[in-house]
Amino acid sequence: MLLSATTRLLGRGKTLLSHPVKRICGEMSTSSLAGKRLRVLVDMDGVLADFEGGFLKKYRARYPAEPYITLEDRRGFWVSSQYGHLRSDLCEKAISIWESKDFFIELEPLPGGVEAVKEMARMDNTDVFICTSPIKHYKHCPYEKYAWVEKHFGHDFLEQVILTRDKTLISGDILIDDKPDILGVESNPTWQHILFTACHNKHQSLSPSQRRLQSWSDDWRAILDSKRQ
Ligand SMILES: Cc1cn([C@H]2C[C@H](O)[C@@H](COP(=O)(O)O)O2)c(=O)[nH]c1=O
Ligand SMILES: [Mg+2]
Repeated sequence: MLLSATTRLLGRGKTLLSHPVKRICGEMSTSSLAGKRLRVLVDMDGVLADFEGGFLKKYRARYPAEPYITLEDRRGFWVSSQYGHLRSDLCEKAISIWESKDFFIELEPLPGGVEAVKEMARMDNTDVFICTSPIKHYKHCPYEKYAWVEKHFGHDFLEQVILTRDKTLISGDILIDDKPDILGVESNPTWQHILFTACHNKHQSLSPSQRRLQSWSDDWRAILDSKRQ
């Protein structure tokens, strides 16, 4: 009686365990029973994808006669501001580069980043999300950010993508990010900021709550372990 009612509800050939909805519910309850899991948020531009290198290459190709700033001379997070200080019209020229089609999808992965995140995702009691801010000129960027993740991590990893302009709203234990000041409406985010070293922040001192990850060759496993209870 119970079996035939279940068959009517789920459809022929499906059992409670094989039904997709039930399987999803099962997975969720298993993870919530498993105890404290570490949630790692990993930024994309400047941490997994070489935004600075990709920008400079395309800027010099499009504006060969214009002055440019070497990666050695980069200071401050905003490329557009530093170019604007160099000459006011260069701010818009810089912006035109990352607003162009194919800018984000063609960014090269930074050494070791994709492998590190894949390894993290396989670790016990660890949830990894790629947490990235799209530009407001949305014609290409959000699509290409998803496409980049699919290209380098595979289709299934799209479940782990968070696009947000305000990372303070996202809860996690750590956020690995190259932007020195991550501000938003939440003044007390749950995550500890691990500052990923980039050409623009390497001279900057850390705030008391921050730690640095110099590159993906640095000991990111030790940072994760230190946050586990
Ligand atoms: C340097 C720089 C960056 N942006 C944009 C490009 C990216 O979409 C975000 C940075 O995202 P992240 O998640 O913080 O890595 O900002 C920009 O608009 N202007 C700039 O100068
Ligand atoms: Mg970044």
